Amino acid sequence: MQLTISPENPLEWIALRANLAPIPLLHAQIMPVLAKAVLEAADKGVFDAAKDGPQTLDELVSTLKLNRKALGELMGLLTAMGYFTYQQDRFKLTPMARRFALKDDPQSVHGMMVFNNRVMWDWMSHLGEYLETGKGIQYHDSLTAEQWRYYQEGMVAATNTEAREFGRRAPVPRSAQHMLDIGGSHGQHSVALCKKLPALTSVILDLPAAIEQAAPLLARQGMGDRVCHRPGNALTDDFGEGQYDIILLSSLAHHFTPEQNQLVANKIGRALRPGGVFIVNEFIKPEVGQKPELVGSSTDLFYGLSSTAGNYSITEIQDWQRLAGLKAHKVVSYRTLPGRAMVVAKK
Ligand SMILES: C[S@@+](CC[C@H](N)C(=O)[O-])C[C@H]1O[C@@H](n2cnc3c(N)ncnc32)[C@H](O)[C@@H]1O
Repeated sequence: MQLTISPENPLEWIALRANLAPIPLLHAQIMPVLAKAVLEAADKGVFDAAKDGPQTLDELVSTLKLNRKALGELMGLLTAMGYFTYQQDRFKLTPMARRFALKDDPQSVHGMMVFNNRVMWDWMSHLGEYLETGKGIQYHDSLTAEQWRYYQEGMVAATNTEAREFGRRAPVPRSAQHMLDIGGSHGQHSVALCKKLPALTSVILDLPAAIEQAAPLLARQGMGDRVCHRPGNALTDDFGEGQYDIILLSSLAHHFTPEQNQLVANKIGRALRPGGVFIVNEFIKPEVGQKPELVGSSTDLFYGLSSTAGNYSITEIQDWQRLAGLKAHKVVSYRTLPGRAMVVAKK
C-alpha cells in the first residue's frame, strides 16, 4: 500500500513520465490544505453531522453553526477527497468516511484527528528548529493534562484497526499467562490478546500522567482485573526476572535512543520466562540502501521532531533483542497498515 500521485489519463501519464508536472507544488500547496481540512472537519463534527443521512449545505450550516461560504468550500474539498458524495444538493458520507471518520465507530481514527488538530499541528512549526539543532520537542515532558487526554484518545484511535490484526496475527505462545505491555496506554493490544487467550492477564506499565487519562479508556473495554495499569517508567523501573510469557513494546521504541532501547531490551530479556516472546511493534525504517517509503519515512521524521529519536530498521531492533540474549523468531508485517511490523524474538 502506498500514497502516490497517480495519473488519471494517458496525457497525464505522459506529463508525469516527461517530468512536466510540478510535483513540489502538489506537496507544498495542496497536501498541507488536505491534511488540515480533514483535521478541522473531524474537530468541528462535520462527519458526524451527516451520520444519520445525506445533508444539504444549509442543513449542515444550521447543525454546525459554521459560516456557509467557508463550509461550502470545505465540503467541496472533502467530496474531492472521497469523504462525501454529492447528489441532488446533498452530501452523503462514503463507506470509507462512515467506517473511519465518525466519532464512535469501533474502527474510527477520529480521536487521532482531534489530537493532531489540537496538539500535533503546532509541533510541525518547530521542524525548522529541529533541523538546525537536532533537538526534538520531547513532548512527554511538557503536555498539559488536557493534551495528555487528547494524546491517549488519539492513541486509541490510531490502533483501533491495528489491534484487531495484532490480536489475530501476533505469534504468541497459546498457553501464555502473564504479559507486560510497556507504554501500553489504552491497552488495546493487551485486550486483543487477552480476548484470544483465556489464561492471559496483562500489566500495562505507563507514565503516571498517561495512566490518569488512559484509565477510563481501558475501563471501557470491560476486561476487569485481567488487564490493569501500573504507573512507572520503562527507563528506570525493574521488570523482574523470569515472570512474563509475552512482553510488548508498541510504539515506544521510537521515543527512545538506541542506548535506551538496549537498556530496556536487556531488562526484558531478564524478565521473560523461557519460551516467552518479546514483540517490538513499530513503524519500520528501511534497511541501509533500501528504497524508503512514505509512511515509514514520514513517521521517522515526525518522531525525530517530537521525541528526538525515530524509527529503527528490523536489523537494529533484532540487534537489541540478540544482545539481550534472545533469538530472532518472526517478523510479521501488517496488512492493514503500510510500513508497520511486529519484530518478535524468543527466549
Ligand atoms: C505512542 S504511545 C503508544 C501507546 C500504545 N502502546 C500503542 O501502541 O498504541 C507511547 C506510550 O508510551 C508511554 N511512555 C512514554 N515514555 C515512557 C516511559 N519512559 N515509560 C513508560 N511509558 C512511556 C506514553 O505515555 C504513551 O502512552
